[in-house]
Amino acid sequence: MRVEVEEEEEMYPSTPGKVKVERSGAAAMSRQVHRCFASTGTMFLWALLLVAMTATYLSFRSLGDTSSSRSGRRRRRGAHCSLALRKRGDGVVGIDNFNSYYDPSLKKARRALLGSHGVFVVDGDINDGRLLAKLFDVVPFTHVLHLAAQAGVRYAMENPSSYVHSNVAGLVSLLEASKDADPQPAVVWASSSSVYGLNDRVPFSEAHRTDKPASLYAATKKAGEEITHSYNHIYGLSVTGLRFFTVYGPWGRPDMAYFSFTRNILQGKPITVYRGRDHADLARDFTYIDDIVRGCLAALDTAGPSTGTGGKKRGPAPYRVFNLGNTSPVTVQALVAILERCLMAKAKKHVVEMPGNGDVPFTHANISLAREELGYKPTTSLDMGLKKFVRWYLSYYGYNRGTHAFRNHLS
Ligand SMILES: O=C(O)[C@H]1O[C@H](OP(=O)(O)OP(=O)(O)OC[C@H]2O[C@@H](n3ccc(=O)[nH]c3=O)[C@H](O)[C@@H]2O)[C@H](O)[C@@H](O)[C@H]1O
Repeated sequence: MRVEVEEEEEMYPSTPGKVKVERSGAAAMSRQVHRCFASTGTMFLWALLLVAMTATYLSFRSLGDTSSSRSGRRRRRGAHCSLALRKRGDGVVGIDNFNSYYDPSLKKARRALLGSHGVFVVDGDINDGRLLAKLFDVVPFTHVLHLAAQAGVRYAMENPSSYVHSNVAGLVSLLEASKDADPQPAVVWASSSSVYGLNDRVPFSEAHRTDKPASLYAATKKAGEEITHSYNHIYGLSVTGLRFFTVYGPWGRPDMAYFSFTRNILQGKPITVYRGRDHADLARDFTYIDDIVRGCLAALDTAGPSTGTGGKKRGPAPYRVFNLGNTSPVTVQALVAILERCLMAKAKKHVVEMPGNGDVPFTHANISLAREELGYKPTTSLDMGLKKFVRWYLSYYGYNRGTHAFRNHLS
């Protein structure tokens, strides 16, 4: 049986014991988990989205059930990881703290969607070791997909301790629970393109140096790579770190540029567009959620087993790091132009020099390693991905005005 749990971390401080899984609660959860499982329950999707908002999912899957669940129907594009896992028969338990880094109602709406697909999401914190231990007692998770984090590059200057709390302390808490578990799960977790920091060799390759982070966010992700390595080395935990490149799409994070620009353009409010000190446009290797979902599933599927039991290493276990990007950087100005086309509205652009707040001028992924070892192959252009995002946005936020025109325009 393989289990994934997703959790969203809470804002500082942690809340140990906040979620009590008493014996009866544990039994209920066990029943629920097995119900999910019996109905080929799984989730995930939000994994990516929750990366941003600090979420983690552990998923479980019965090894004996894979054939029936793997008939592999990809029903609709834009399906999230959770649905992809569910469709193929994986079972998943999520854990999310629904913090207020951004609108919790969006997080709750995601949970409702997951619930309707048989995915149980625990309201708890990955810093709560007792809760994690109880979860591992109840379900022999085979995999942990850890996407919980305090995300956002620039917010780190406002609330630095939240990054240490979630991305360092929370990660250690989860690794402690994982290494103590029997069986030990394989861990796949969200690192970040930001670890490349001031590296100016392009495209960014896993072989490049990552010792010059430009933000505290990046530094905590880099720390995570070192921390997971030590758990791999000492306890035999199988670890895969995924360096995501500016992930976007439906149900995404309102704090990100593509999302907040969309909101402001629709509301007729100005947007601030950063540019480089030499007046060069900033660029990102924007990567669509569905491509990332495929990368995550491939990472789970190819993760070798952990070798330890009960905190004791029995032999070497795999330690892997992959870039998951799109390999086509696009300037922020071009992103705005695409949104203007999709929304049929002009942005009120306020162009300013990039403040010294942790931002980097560009990102560009070399994905050869992921292509070779995960079969990862992104297929979504920014044009196409933003069209899908805008379609979702208009529908989710109930934009009725001009719906017909939008629908024709975006089809
Ligand atoms: O790959 C990652 O690892 C990270 O990706 C994402 O960071 P970024 O690439 O910085 O995305 P995002 O904020 O959308 O800014 C995009 C562009 O718009 C520019 N930008 C931004 C805001 C603004 O008001 N104006 C502006 O020009 C800005 O200068 C930038 O050039 C995740 O947020 C982060 O959590 C992490 O996952």
